[in-house]
Amino acid sequence: ARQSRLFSPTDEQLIRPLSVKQQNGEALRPVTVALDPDLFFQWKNGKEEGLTSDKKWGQAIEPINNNLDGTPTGHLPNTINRIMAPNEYHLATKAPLPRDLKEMDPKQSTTLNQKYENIPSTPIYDPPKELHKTEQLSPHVESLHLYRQPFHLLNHNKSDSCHPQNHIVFLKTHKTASSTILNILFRYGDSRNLTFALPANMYSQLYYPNFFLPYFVEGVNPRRVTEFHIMCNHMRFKGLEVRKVMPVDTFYFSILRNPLSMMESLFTYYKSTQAFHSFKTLQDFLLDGGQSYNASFPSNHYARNILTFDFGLDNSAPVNKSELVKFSTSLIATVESNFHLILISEYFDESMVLLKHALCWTLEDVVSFRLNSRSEKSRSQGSLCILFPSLGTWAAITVVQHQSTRGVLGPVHGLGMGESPP
Ligand SMILES: Nc1ncnc2c1ncn2[C@@H]1O[C@H](COP(=O)(O)OS(=O)(=O)O)[C@@H](OP(=O)(O)O)[C@H]1O
Repeated sequence: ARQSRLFSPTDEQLIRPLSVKQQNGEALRPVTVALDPDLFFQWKNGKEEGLTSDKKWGQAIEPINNNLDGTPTGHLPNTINRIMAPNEYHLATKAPLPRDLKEMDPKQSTTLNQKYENIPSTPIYDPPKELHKTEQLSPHVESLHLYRQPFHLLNHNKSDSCHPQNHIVFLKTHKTASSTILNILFRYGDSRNLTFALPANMYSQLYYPNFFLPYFVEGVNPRRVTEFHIMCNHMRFKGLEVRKVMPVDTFYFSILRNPLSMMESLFTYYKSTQAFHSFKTLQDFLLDGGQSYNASFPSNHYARNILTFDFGLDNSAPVNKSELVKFSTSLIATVESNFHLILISEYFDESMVLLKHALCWTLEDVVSFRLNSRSEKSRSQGSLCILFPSLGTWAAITVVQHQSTRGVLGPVHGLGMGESPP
């Protein structure tokens, strides 16, 4: 499926919300992004509008129309109000408790929670009038205003200058060039003495594959408010919980990769997992069609729809096409309402340009070396494309997730860079 490009926005237009005039279609014309013969998204005025066959957006997994966890989404002073009710501890039974929390007297933290309940809350963020117009483009955007600030308000002020964004969550997905980005973030934060929300007990990951919880972060403590700047280690994303730790003006971004090359990378790296170990090649694994797959084995989630899993959604494949359409619609809505920017690793350089603009950083800040690369001999010699149909059956959600994001990066062509993402 080819993408039809009817407009070429500038990079300014890519990273700022459209003006009311543009939203009315006066400056930009709609673009149709053809994804899959069966899935067409309307790309209008810089925003995806949903499936043309079914204009309704699916419900996001989280109750995003409410005030989420029932607590105010104010800036740091309120964070203390929202961190770790003692009854949340049992939720992550699989992860060993960080030391501090094991030692915490539950009675004491209950008292603390009662105490914090009396702290006056900051009003929920009130979107400026102009943005209400944007909400008409896709209904779920409305809920977005409840808990994260629109992109342009993060670092652009009225005089059109910008200041560097220092509150950042990077959802580190697997085998997507995420270590290269991690390195960029570490270097940026380190040189500016920023505080990282690192995994407790010197773990390398935020207790992945458990769903993220605030106490997975070193230094999170209901008795003390820490201003975290950057969270970027592997986690299974749960927006509701991440937002308890990070300031309200945090910029959320992540990265995806072509599902086939990502699958080959996963297959090589996680060869010892039960799902992969009896197969000699990725082709053998995909042709098996999941007959020998058992989701209950530890680490087998790496073998199926890992991107969907990392974003905190259900990675088991929907059984039929209409379920897939419903699920993918809801998946895209969830990703879009939690993240300001999704990058694509095949377009790494272009992605870095977008990131640089979005964060108001310098070019030097986003310069990197390629990290975590496989040896040439572990790469398939021929084209992987012949495996696409079997991958589409096995990991349909990831394929849809990646295809839909091609639409997001589609306007990069307006910057005069590169060809259509593979
Ligand atoms: N700059 C850039 N552009 C494109 N691709 C890149 C880049 N940097 C790293 N890579 C490739 O990303 C793969 C490693 O991904 P991760 O670092 O996310 O892996 S991990 O999950 O943290 O282990 C790994 O892919 P494979 O080599 O196919 O395994 C890297 O080669």
